[in-house]
Amino acid sequence: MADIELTTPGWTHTYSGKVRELYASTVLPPRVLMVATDRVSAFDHVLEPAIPGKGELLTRLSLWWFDQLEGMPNHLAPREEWSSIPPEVASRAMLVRELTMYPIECVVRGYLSGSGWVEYQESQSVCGVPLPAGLRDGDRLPEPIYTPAWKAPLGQHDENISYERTVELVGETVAAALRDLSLAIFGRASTIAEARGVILADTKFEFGVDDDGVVRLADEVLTSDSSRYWDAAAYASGNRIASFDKQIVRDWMKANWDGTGEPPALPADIVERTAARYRELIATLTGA
Ligand SMILES: N#Cc1c(N)ncnc1-c1cnn(Cc2cccc(F)c2)c1
Repeated sequence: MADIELTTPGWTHTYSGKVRELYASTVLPPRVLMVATDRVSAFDHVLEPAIPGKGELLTRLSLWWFDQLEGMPNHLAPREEWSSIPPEVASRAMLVRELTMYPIECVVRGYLSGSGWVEYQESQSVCGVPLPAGLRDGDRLPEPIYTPAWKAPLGQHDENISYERTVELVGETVAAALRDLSLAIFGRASTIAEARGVILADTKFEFGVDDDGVVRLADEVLTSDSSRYWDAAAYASGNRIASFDKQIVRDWMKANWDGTGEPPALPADIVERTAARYRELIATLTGA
């Protein structure tokens, strides 16, 4: 796509995700530019129209969380290099170290919802993790659970896998590290979010390893695209649908699309309500 290339020289487009673009530096040491767009996806489709400001808002949220998670090695390039980020995307881009990425989506769930609720009703378990009987949709789990998925190649679906399968994929030491780091980060992030009146219901992390063998937290982190966030006050009063993530879009799609053919365009009020929820989440969490 011609408009994908950056006008600033020194960057080669390498990968298009549903809502993000990846570029490789042709001049800096191994660096990767992750650019978030305003595109929104749901049910495996990129929807129209875009959500104004989404890319910038989610980039700001990722960067804030990376700062909150001090002590956890991450893939951000040293800030002194960030002046090399092309001005045309600077507000919605992260300059990162090039890592060898692990093919694992490290999903952590603190609450029962979404596909987890569907699976629980059928098997009283989620991704093979047994849970107590009697849980209801939206209930907090007795403790957060790690439910990894295999990162499928472009265009294929990620596949829920057992912890034992992750051991086969990346070895026992790394598999244990990914699990333990994911649960530890989730615990810290949940505490930080709840202190600001926000429930972190679930999220997914990605990790990679650098040339020195350091395992680093990568990709975007704890954004509305990679996480479910709920309003804690609304949840406490029994309103279990006051979400800060893409639930507004998901609910509208479920009510207005049968899942066949191309999805309908989102109405202006859904676009604006979604943009407002993103802005509200970032303001609530970061204070900015
Ligand atoms: N994070 C990270 C990362 C890194 N630090 N080094 C090398 N590769 C990656 C990397 C590879 N795929 N993705 C996901 C992805 C896909 C599409 C667009 C995106 F912005 C992001 C990330």
